[in-house]
Amino acid sequence: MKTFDELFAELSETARTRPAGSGTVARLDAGIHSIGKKIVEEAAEVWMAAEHESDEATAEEISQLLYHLQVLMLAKGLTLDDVYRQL
Ligand SMILES: N=c1c2ncn([C@@H]3O[C@H](COP(=O)(O)OP(=O)(O)OP(=O)(O)O)[C@@H](O)[C@H]3O)c2ncn1[C@@H]1O[C@H](COP(=O)(O)O)[C@@H](O)[C@H]1O
Repeated sequence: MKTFDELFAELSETARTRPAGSGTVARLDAGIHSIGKKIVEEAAEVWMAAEHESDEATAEEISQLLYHLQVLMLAKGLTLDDVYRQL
């Protein structure tokens, strides 16, 4: 288990060190358009899970959406503070 901030720290390090085989590095290399499409897909999966699936399935979809949002933040060079100051 990890928090939102811990995942962002891990992904930031992954983006910096670019380990071989990292899915995150591949998503970053694919670019903003590809990441954005994935976010829309994951958001739809959250919606469908919330209406038709279990709480556990919904939570899993939400975790995947949060991951892809963080990948977009990294691709754009946004920090957690950039987002938190808008909350
Ligand atoms: N938390 C996540 C995470 N959540 C979602 N995903 C990705 O999002 C996909 C989920 O989307 P789908 O259910 O639509 O599955 P899919 O259709 O196979 O998706 P595609 O791979 O085809 O896009 C997963 O298969 C992962 O590729 C994640 N990939 C990585 N992480 C974490 O990120 C960290 C770094 O991961 P790597 O870069 O892979 O080392 C690790 O802590 C991982 O646990």
